[in-house]
Amino acid sequence: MANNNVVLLDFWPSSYGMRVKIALSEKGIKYESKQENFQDKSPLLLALNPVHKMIPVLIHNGKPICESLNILQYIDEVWNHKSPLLSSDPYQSSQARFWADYIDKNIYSIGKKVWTGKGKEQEECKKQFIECLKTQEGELGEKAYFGGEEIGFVDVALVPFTSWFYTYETCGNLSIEAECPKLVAWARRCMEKESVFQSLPHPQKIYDFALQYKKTHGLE
Ligand SMILES: N[C@@H](CCC(=O)N[C@@H](CS)C(=O)NCC(=O)O)C(=O)O
Repeated sequence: MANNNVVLLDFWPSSYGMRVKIALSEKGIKYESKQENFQDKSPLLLALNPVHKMIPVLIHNGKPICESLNILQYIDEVWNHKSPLLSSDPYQSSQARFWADYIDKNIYSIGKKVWTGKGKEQEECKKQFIECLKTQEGELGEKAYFGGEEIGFVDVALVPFTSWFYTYETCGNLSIEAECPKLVAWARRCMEKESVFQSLPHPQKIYDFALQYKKTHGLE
């Protein structure tokens, strides 16, 4: 097993940061978490992610790894002794990466417009958002997890966004459970895992953060 000095540059409401915390927890890796302030980013963040200047950044024995999905793959390769996230079968692995990419291209950006948007634009985004979730639900099918019997790459990529479901629902006046009951049941199953439960903030805390964000950004 790799020699470990592991630090995570993070910001607690970030679904991308949560992904990394779940993966580290699944692998049983201890780490130090450092919270960033986006109004005054730390010299460490700026030095280690000079391209995007974003969290999460994983620092493993002094070396930075950026971009959450890239970090998940790195964690899976370095700590391959337990809880594999990606299948060793190239085809299965390519499918998981496809879905994680789908999540990255859709859920965050459309979801943000659901909780910050207004009027017609918000209504349009609500429809698109539910469509995306239904597409995900179709991919889940009758499986317990996207990874099959155990949580895998796609589960870890998607489940952090469920801590924002209450915010999408309350700000967007919609019911995700009514539209996507199987996806919500999957989210509950994931929450029974210690790695997920410990890594996701309480939905009310996310909602309070979102309201404050809207206030400070003039989005009320
Ligand atoms: N594609 C990136 C997205 C990361 C991202 O959007 N991070 C946000 C927090 S959720 C950030 O650091 N924002 C800082 C900023 O916008 O200045 C990943 O997967 O890691």
